[in-house]
Amino acid sequence: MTLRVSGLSISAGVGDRAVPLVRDVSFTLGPGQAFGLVGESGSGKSMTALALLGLLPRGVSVTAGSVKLGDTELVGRDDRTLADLRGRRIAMVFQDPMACLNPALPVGRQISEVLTRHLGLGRSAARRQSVDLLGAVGIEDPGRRAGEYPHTFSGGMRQRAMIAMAVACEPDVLVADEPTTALDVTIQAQILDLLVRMQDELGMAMLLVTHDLGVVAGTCHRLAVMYAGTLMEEGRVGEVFEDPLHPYTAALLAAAPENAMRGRHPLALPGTVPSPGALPDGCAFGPRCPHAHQECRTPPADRRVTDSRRVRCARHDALTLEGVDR
Ligand SMILES: Nc1ncnc2c1ncn2[C@@H]1O[C@H](COP(=O)(O)OP(=O)(O)OP(=O)(O)O)[C@@H](O)[C@H]1O
Repeated sequence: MTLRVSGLSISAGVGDRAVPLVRDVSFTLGPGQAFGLVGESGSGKSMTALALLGLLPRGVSVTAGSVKLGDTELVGRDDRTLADLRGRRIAMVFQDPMACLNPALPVGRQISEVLTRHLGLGRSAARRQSVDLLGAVGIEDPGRRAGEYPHTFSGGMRQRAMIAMAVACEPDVLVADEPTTALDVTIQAQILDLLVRMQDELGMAMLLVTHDLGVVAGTCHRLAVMYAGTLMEEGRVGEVFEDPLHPYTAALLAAAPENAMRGRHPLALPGTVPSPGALPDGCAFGPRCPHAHQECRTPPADRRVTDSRRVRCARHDALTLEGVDR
């Protein structure tokens, strides 16, 4: 099942006071594909991810565009329809597992409830399947652990339990928002391996939201780079890493910790990410861009460069930017 996001815009507040958080975001996510959404904190990644599930915070809403899962439009659907689709056709893994796990219920019960609600399984079948799922995500002694409460699980195990709950109904799309940011490095790698294995085994599409390009390099087929609420560049992971087309992508690659370790100097970017209510005229990256020119004072169009690549930079043809080996 393909997920198509077209021209998605999201604002906080309404009317004259509305502040745009996400502007004209489009991408397509095919079955079995892992897509990384990368950018600095505050760039609008989480808002984009939450909008896909109809989970935007109060006061924040989709103002334009469409999110289609197969033939089903998700934007503008009522809460009940969205609640039915969530978990069954599109599911989410958060940075903090306690955002989904109920501290007052045994972990296995919580997974059983998802199976009963969406798949109509009876109690004992749901219980058996929840134990199988906990085993499949690498929880040892799953029969016993299913009866235990979330606080008895370590951080990594909670993340595994949340993944078990998210994939319980074999959704078409899994959205993972910074799923490993709060974990130790070794556990991070294990959880990423698990996500990739689950995605592959179940043939799900996965949207992986992260500020960490290293995470994308090891897990994703394609990526989009987000800055100040818009997508600046999109393409296959290998081609974007080796030959970035947008100066912001090149700056992120140069600043990645792996490069610092290899002795490369992170590109010093003057200034900070503009806040959504105070975007500069023209290209949002213009004030920080070492290559900015006269033409960058008008907003750049989203240009398709090849079948697999897009970029939002008026000067991309004139620039030769340095990439990194993946
Ligand atoms: N409930 C809210 N109401 C209004 N604005 C919000 C709300 N939540 C977040 N924002 C703003 O929306 C913008 C985008 O935030 P978002 O969380 O999507 O960014 P992000 O790229 O996911 O960053 P992070 O990794 O820090 O979560 C930020 O400027 C943020 O301050």
